[in-house]
Amino acid sequence: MRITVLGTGYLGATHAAAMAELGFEVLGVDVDPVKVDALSRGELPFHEPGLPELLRKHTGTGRLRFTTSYEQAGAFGDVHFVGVGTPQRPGSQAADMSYVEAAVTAIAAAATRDCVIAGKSTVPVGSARRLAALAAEHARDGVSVELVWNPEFLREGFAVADTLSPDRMVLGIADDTGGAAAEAVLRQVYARQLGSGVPLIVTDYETAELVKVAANAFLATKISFINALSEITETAGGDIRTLADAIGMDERIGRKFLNAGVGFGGGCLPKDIRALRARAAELGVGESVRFLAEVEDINTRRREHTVATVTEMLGGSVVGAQVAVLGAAFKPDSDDVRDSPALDIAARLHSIGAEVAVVDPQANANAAARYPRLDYVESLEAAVAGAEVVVLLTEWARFKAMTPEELAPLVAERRILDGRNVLDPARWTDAGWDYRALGRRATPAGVPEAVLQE
Ligand SMILES: NC(=O)C1=CN([C@@H]2O[C@H](COP(=O)(O)OP(=O)(O)OC[C@H]3O[C@@H](n4cnc5c(N)ncnc54)[C@H](O)[C@@H]3O)[C@@H](O)[C@H]2O)C=CC1
Ligand SMILES: O=C(O)[C@H]1O[C@H](OP(=O)(O)OP(=O)(O)OC[C@H]2O[C@@H](n3ccc(=O)[nH]c3=O)[C@H](O)[C@@H]2O)[C@H](O)[C@@H](O)[C@@H]1O
Repeated sequence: MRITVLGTGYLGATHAAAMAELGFEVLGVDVDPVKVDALSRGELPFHEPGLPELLRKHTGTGRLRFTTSYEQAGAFGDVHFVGVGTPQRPGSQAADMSYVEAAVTAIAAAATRDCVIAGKSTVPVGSARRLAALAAEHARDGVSVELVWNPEFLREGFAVADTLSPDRMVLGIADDTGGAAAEAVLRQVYARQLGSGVPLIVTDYETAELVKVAANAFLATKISFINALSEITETAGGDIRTLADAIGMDERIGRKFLNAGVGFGGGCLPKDIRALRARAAELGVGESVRFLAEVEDINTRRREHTVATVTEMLGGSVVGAQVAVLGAAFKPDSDDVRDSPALDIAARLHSIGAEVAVVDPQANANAAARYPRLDYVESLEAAVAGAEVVVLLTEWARFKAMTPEELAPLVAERRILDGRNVLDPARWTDAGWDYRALGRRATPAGVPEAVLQE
């Protein structure tokens, strides 16, 4: 069985390498020749732990190749995975389906052998049924092209492990005999995962599409829930981390995705909740997910509140102040700055007059491409040199490990805002810092928390 992966970004490049690891011959297809050239040389054009090794291994053996040619892909593949982007449509909340439509049309028209198209991109409910008709319309005479929907749940930073050992797999199939045949093909592709006990949920197209966006909407809601509570603990007193630990011990709630801080970002959660709202409105059931507007409002308020807290720490104005921003990626172990809270906060601070030095272990280049006017530096030490306030926004291991003693001789003022609740408040406060965190009441410098609680 030979596999193609259409679109070789974060999702597609990972999927292609993982399929090669499973033993298949794989052809990755992208419209971006620069990306294709890099991948063909075994060079990953983005940061993802563990993926460079897998890419080099399989481009080395020749089992994994890349091309821009749909003609080649159509002659090659028995299964074509679609992993092209579905970004937010400019000027709208809805997903831009033009890349998926182009990929499905092109591969259906190019296929010279019977094949299955397996959609992995995140799409609005109703897309698969439409795309199946589009594929049938463009398929050559005598060539059978079946479409299944097989959403992807990987997280950046854990992409390889999530692809090879997912919590579950979901397969949406057509409600005819073609659907059952395509299911059998996908069961072959995923034989190793299924053999090791990964559950496979086989369902209709609509459920499969909705499982994906529902999962992301739920995760976003969970984050905004704890962040809403953090607005209360900041005012009333209390510690959001302890609160999260305590409610998280209830198995029905669970501790994961209850880390309060500057909120969620990335190429998926924000756009997916907007696209779900847009699709629900199109279907005339916009009310059903109206709460997602609030989920997003809470998320935006965290960014505004972070800027306000920095301003307050600086005595009411950031104009001309040296601010060290630690982190630009939307989360650690990624170089992705799409809708990154860290970068957005850095840009907001700069726009109101702060002198912002940003450091990120992997995302400086992507961040500079987006906001060239910020000052990007290569080390934590360079970022905090002369800083009047240090703002930790992405919880990279290096930033979590830093100590007040290490930073004190470098900064101009001992002020720190822990935007991810990853530092030990007592340690920084005891060392004489003005330590603030999102979701914990401010503790005046030098006064241990324990004293305040008495
Ligand atoms: N990034 C992630 O962690 C995950 C992403 N997804 C979904 O997967 C999809 C892709 O996301 P990313 O990989 O992050 O996007 P990306 O922007 O990194 O990659 C998309 C790739 O598709 C290529 N492309 C565009 N049109 C094409 C065409 N007609 N034929 C071939 N290639 C084409 C682009 O050049 C680009 O390399 C989105 O729907 C996203 O919501 C789902 C789960 C995880
Ligand atoms: O559809 C997608 O693309 C993917 O989106 C998310 O994965 P990802 O965007 O890689 O990152 P997450 O780990 O989910 O984090 C998203 C954002 O939420 C933030 N977050 C996460 C957890 C938490 O407790 N608090 C919190 O603020 C992170 O800092 C980050 O900005 C989902 O977790 C994946 O299952 C999904 O496949």
